[in-house]
Amino acid sequence: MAETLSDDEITEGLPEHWERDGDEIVRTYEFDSYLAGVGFAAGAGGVAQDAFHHPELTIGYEEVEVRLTSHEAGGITEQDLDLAARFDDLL
Ligand SMILES: C[C@H](O)[C@H](O)[C@H]1CNC2=NC(N)=NC(=O)C2=N1
Repeated sequence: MAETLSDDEITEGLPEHWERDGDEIVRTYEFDSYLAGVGFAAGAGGVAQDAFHHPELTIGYEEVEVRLTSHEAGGITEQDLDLAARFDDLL
């Protein structure tokens, strides 16, 4: 099981546009249309399933909020930082 990261490791490892919120990292992606957000969420879901590490996705109007934490480890791990970067690559 992945180990939780220290505060400094999280700060240093957070991809641009991502923020820490307690035991989660979060980014809200903005889109030109609702369906563009839905399509992004579907792609993110596929990346997550491939990694078998699953975010909380909240689809809003022209935006998608993505929250990541490692439930089994009880905090933020390298898996969360890695998946965040992979979601950004979908843009
Ligand atoms: C049994 C456990 O749910 C699985 O090993 C995976 C599934 N997806 C997961 N996703 C996230 N975010 N954290 C986990 O600890 C996790 N565990």
